[in-house]
Amino acid sequence: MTAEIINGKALADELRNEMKVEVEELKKQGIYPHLTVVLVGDNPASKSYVNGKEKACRETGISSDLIELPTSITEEELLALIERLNQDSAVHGILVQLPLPTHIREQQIIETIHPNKDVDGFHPISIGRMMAGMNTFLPCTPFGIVTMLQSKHIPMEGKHAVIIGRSNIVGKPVGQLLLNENATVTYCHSRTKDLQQFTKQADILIVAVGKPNAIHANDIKEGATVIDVGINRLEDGSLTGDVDFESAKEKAAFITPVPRGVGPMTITMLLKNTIKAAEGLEKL
Ligand SMILES: Nc1nc2c(c(=O)[nH]1)N[C@@H](CN(C=O)c1ccc(C(=O)N[C@@H](CCC(=O)O)C(=O)O)cc1)CN2
Repeated sequence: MTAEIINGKALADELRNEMKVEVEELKKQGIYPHLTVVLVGDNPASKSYVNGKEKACRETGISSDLIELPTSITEEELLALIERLNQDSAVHGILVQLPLPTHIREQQIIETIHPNKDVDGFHPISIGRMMAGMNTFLPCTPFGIVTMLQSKHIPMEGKHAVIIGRSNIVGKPVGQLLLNENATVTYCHSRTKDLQQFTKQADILIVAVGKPNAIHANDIKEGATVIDVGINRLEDGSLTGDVDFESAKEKAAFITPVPRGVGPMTITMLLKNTIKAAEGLEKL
């Protein structure tokens, strides 16, 4: 079997074109969606992601501004900035690019963003609403993954989804979203014993470990759907995922590539959340 490749870039382009129309409609009603992105420090990967977010906003008709701050900024100063953005009615969405320098507590920052402007879906209120299956801002990468599965009509109900990785921004929430879709969910992580016994049972395997070639064809079940969330930069500058794509694609039914897989969907779902934020709380 050779897998069908789920092209995240193509799906992202399609969804962004649809969103362009939604934004035009909002503007006719006098609503101008606006995202403020906050970048602390000079991490090159973060800079590149933030540039990607600004470009995507521009192309969709969403206005955005980028507040760049030096690594030396204090937590107190960053909190004060967020409080100010919370009060600014022209700002619909606030996004603080992660990771932050170690002297700033990420959780403090996340919890200070008003839940109505939490377009990253990281605030505990957004997470609680997601867990309860309520309408809320969903974290962008997990939201993008479920949207990719839906776009290919891949059934989730009753399927065994195995998640490798338990980060707050990908592993934990993607498991919750799959549970909300009635999948049976197993979480695996660095302390899991005999990982392969779990991965081989997966109808849907989500790999978010941050290690190139962590999963090979012999770790997956014939006909599985394999979603690779890894973004690993190799010495030659190229990007690779966590899955050995060449071998895995011969065994899976569906597989996502890296690049042009989950990554572009992350930014697309941010646009969706920003539009939702601009539409207002009454829709939540
Ligand atoms: N506040 C947040 N910080 C971070 C998030 C997040 O959702 N919110 N996620 C990641 C990084 N990220 C977005 O911020 C992100 C990662 C990757 C991509 C992407 O499009 N990747 C491309 C390749 C890009 C390249 O060539 O480098 C792909 O996979 O095709 C977009 C966004 C951590 N921080």
